[in-house]
Amino acid sequence: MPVEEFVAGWISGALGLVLGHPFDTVKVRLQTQTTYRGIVDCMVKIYRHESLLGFFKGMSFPIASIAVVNSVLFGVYSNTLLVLTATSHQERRAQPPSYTHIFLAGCTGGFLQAYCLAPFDLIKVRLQNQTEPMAQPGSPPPQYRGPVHCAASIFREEGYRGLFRGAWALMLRDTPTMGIYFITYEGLCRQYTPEGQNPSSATVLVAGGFAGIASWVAATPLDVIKSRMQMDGLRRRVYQGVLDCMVSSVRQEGLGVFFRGVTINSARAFPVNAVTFLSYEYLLRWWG
Ligand SMILES: CN(C)C(=N)NCCC[C@H](N)C(=O)O
Repeated sequence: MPVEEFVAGWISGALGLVLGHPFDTVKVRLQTQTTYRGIVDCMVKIYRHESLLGFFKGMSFPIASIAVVNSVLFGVYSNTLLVLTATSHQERRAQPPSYTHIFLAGCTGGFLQAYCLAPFDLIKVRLQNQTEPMAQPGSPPPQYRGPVHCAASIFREEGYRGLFRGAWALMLRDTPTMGIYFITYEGLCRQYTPEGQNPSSATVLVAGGFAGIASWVAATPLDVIKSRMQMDGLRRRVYQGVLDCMVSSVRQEGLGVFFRGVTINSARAFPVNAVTFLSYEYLLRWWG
């Protein structure tokens, strides 16, 4: 099994993650809290109340976990294509796989990465939702002192299954949308690249950026539900499951609830995924 894809997936994912984390914090707050009037209001309040550091809350764990999560996504994607089409990454420019194979490989990568991502994503969302300023003497301490304390508290209070709260919604979010992610990327690269050649850096950046936007627009409804399920159980259980969360969110806030955070998700998705795909492609060409 070729391992370069796993390593390239890890490094490229880490670069994208650091770039996108501040946007991600704003998105999570908008999806789970009703105190903000919009993106700008949320950014101003975070900056005033929590300083620049507030935007980077919950980032250490995703950085540590990206090695597993992104390498699983890209590694499983590429190795599934290898099984389905018997072509390696280098051979795929000359013998492009069908879009059905790309979609299936993307869905497989998305499904497996969601399982690895679930506990890390839960801890990230819980930490991002703590609005207390960091390290201010005299101010009330936040519920979680950091990622390890957060993981230990969830485990103690809610058991092993508590660490997988929201995992179903995450799998439902990531399985089809990772198919969309890779199809959009490949489709745009093929459209703007002469047959048999490697896509230029500009093409990779644009295709990666739009792949991020397309997948996140499709993912946002279940992303909202996932974030709410992950915050549920913090004090008391409100939702019985994914469907119940959907129904009660729509009843209380209307259909628009499914698009909460879509603008910030898209604004974040372009640079994050442009950088992710550019570094992924170049690392593989470099090692190839
Ligand atoms: C849930 N969806 C749509 C995705 N995860 N899409 C792929 C983008 C992955 C990238 N690390 C990012 O965070 O944008």
